Amino acid sequence: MTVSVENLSSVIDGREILKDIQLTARQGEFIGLIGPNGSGKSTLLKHIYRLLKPDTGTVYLSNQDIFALPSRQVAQSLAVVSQESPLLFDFTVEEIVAMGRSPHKRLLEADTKADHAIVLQSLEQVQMQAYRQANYASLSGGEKQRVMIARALAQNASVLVLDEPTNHLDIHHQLQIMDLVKRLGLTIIAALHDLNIAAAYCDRIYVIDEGRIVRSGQPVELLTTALLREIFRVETDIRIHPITQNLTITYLSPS
Ligand SMILES: Nc1ncnc2c1ncn2[C@@H]1O[C@H](COP(=O)(O)OP(=O)(O)OP(=O)(O)O)[C@@H](O)[C@H]1O
Repeated sequence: MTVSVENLSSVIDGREILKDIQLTARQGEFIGLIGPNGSGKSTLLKHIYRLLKPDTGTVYLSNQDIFALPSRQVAQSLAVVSQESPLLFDFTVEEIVAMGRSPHKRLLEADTKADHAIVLQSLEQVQMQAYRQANYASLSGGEKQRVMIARALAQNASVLVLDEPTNHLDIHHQLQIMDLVKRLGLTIIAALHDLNIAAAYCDRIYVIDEGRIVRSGQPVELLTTALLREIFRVETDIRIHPITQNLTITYLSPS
């Protein structure tokens, strides 16, 4: 499923937060969104998952205006792991992941065996099956994050929108979750702060600065010392790692 954003602008409290955004994520593409704090990454993702309505411009899901689609259809197609921590105090881990099944069910329809199997498999994929009876509120930040990823997986959507999916995660789980979502082959749009992770996993990256998309391209051509100096104000050494063959960024100093 393709996602595209055309001529999108967004004004919040009289301030233009996003200006004339153009972005396309083709079927199965892993798209990264990088940029400094406050540049507009989360706001753009909120437009893409229909939490915010654009002032001008349109978000298309398979060429259909996302606001013209029934919300249930959007939920069947697009899953989100966001920064907003949901207030889910009185639920077990399993109940929360089962919420991912609701777009595929009728109102008050009970969970089937198939739903249950999908929930368990989703928990196994994020290595949280041992916690399935635990209270969500009692989990650590990283465990909560993995449960939210499991909920998104259980939703079985073809588009995954991820807002900093690896913050809170230890290095093992950062790599494990990124490997997992990459392997699924879904259309993914992810805001990422870790540029080495972005370089390793993204097919294409969009750079956002002060609400505008200022560059886009494949990691190898896009991520240069000049770009990182201009956008992030850091000096870097960038080379292809001899073992991973990934572009690898070493930070030298703030510039
Ligand atoms: N609801 C809101 N009301 C007022 N200002 C907002 C609101 N939401 C976002 N903003 C402002 O819009 C700008 C972009 O915020 P956004 O959260 O999209 O940035 P970001 O790139 O995701 O930042 P970070 O890397 O820090 O997570 C910021 O200056 C922020 O203060």
